[in-house]
Parts: sequence; C-alpha cells; structure tokens
Amino acid sequence: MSAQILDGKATAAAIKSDLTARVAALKEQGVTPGLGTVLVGDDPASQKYVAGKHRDCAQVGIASIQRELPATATQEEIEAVVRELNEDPACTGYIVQLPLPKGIDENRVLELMDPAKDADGLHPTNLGRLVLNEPAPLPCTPNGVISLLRAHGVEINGAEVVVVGRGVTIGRTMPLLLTRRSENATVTQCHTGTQDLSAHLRNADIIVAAAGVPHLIKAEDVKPGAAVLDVGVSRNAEGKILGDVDPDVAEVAAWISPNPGGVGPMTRALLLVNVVEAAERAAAAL
Ligand SMILES: Nc1nc(=O)c2c([nH]1)NC[C@@H]1CN(c3ccc(C(=O)N[C@@H](CCC(=O)O)C(=O)O)cc3)C=[N+]21
Repeated sequence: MSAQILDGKATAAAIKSDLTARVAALKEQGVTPGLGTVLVGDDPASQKYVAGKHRDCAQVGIASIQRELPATATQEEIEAVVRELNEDPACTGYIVQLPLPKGIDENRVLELMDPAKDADGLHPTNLGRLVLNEPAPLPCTPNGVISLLRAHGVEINGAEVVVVGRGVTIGRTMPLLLTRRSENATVTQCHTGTQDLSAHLRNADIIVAAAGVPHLIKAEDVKPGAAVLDVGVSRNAEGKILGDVDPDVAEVAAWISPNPGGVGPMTRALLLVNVVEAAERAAAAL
C-alpha cells in the first residue's frame, strides 16, 4: 500500500483561483490589495521563499511591495521600514521574513507592526486574539495544514493529533487552531524534551512534523492509516530539501504531504488569504 498524496500544489492553486475573483471584485470597489515583504540579509532560501510569495501575488492580482535590507542592517533601520509600511496605504498587509539576522530583536520588530496589516498572524495582538477565540489573521502554516487536510477529506473532528516541534510559526500555534471547536481535535505537543516520542506518534491519527530534524518520523512509529504532514525543511549539502518524514512512511500512512509540494505552497496561499481578507475588511469600512 502506498499513501495518498496531500497535494499542496493543487490545493493552493484552487485557493488562488478563488482569490483571483475576490481581488478583481475589490479592485472594482477601488481597493487594490498590496503585500509587502521585508527581507533582511542574503540567505538564499529566504530569498527564494520571498520570490515565491511575489510570484503568487502576480498570479492573483495582488500588488507587490518589496523591501530589502543588507545583513548588516541595524534594529533601527529595520524598524524604520516597518513604520513606513504601517503608514503606506498601498500596503494592505505585509510580512517580515524570519529569521532576522543575529543580534536583531525579532519580537520587538513584530510588535511594531500594525496588527491590522499583519499577514502572518504572528503579531502578539493577533496571537492573543487567537487564544481568546476572537477573529484574527491566522498563522499561515498551521492554517495551511488544516486547509490541506480538509481539501482531502481527512477527518479532524475527534482525531488524535501529535504536533512535533515548538517553534512559533507552527509548533506553538498549530495546537491553538486544532483545538478550536470548529476543528475539535485532541492534540499532544511533542518537542525535544519529550521522553518517548515514538509512544505518542504510534497513537496519532494525524502527525504534524515540524521539528526540522531530517527523517525524524520513521515508518515503525506511524499508525497504519494515519495522515502525516511533513512541515520540516532541512537541506543536504546539495541544497535538496529533506523533510522530517522518512520516505518509508508512505508505505504505512494513508495520507502523506510531499515536501516540497505539500505544506510550503499552502503556507503561501494562506498568506494571500490573509492579505485579501484584510483588504476586504478595509473595503467594507470605506
Ligand atoms: N515571517 C515569515 N513568515 C513565513 O511564512 C516564513 C518565514 N517568515 N520564514 C521562513 C518560513 C518558511 N516558509 C516557507 C514558505 C513556502 C515554502 C515553499 O513554498 N516551498 C516549496 C519549495 C521551495 C523550494 O524548493 O525551496 C514547496 O514546499 O513546494 C517553504 C517555506 C515560510 N516561512
């Protein structure tokens, strides 16, 4: 048996096609959504991700606003760009690409963003709203994981989900989304301090692997019929992506997200959703 593919590329394409119509409607009302990106430094992976985001924007008709700073940029210089985007009416949503160079206080930068323009859903106000069950832009990667499962009819309601990892962009936010009444999953969060990861994994109907440890999840740890989402991105010496999920898992799982081609494109699609929704709110307030 071989697992069915949770096709992030195709699902993201369907989301983008829906957004294209909504962007066209916004433009008729005189509102053009614009996504800003702040990229600091010259990490090739970050450059590639940001380029992908602007390619997506072009596809759906969202304007692109790109700000690039050298790796030597100071805290004050980065914060000046954030203030500028907060004030720029053409920028309806933006992201600060993480990680920022060593020595920069990331949280201070994030906190300075206008929460109404936070396309990543990572501003403290928006994370707080998520905890309080108030409407807020949702973190893109966890939201992409849920959309990907729903698009393929994987049952989330009542599922035992194991999230591996405790980073802010996925690990710590994924359980918040999964335990909403609308998802209704039971979540176990595992991390480097977990004593017996295998014991937790074997019990999981859905595994969200976001540890950043190549091939951490092995076939013998996966319950037959489980859905396994590979969120981890490591690279080998040749720059090839190595996910958190061992390829043998495909023989045991019922569903598997490829990497690349799984959660990555979904993250980008849900970013655009946040931008369009923010622009729709702005248009409704006109
Ligand atoms: N403020 C902020 N927001 C983010 O959302 C954010 C971030 N910082 N920092 C880094 C991570 C990583 N991330 C990815 C997005 C898309 C792909 C993606 O589309 N990947 C393609 C392949 C790309 C390739 O081949 O390298 C795929 O999976 O098919 C990957 C990774 C967003 N992140």
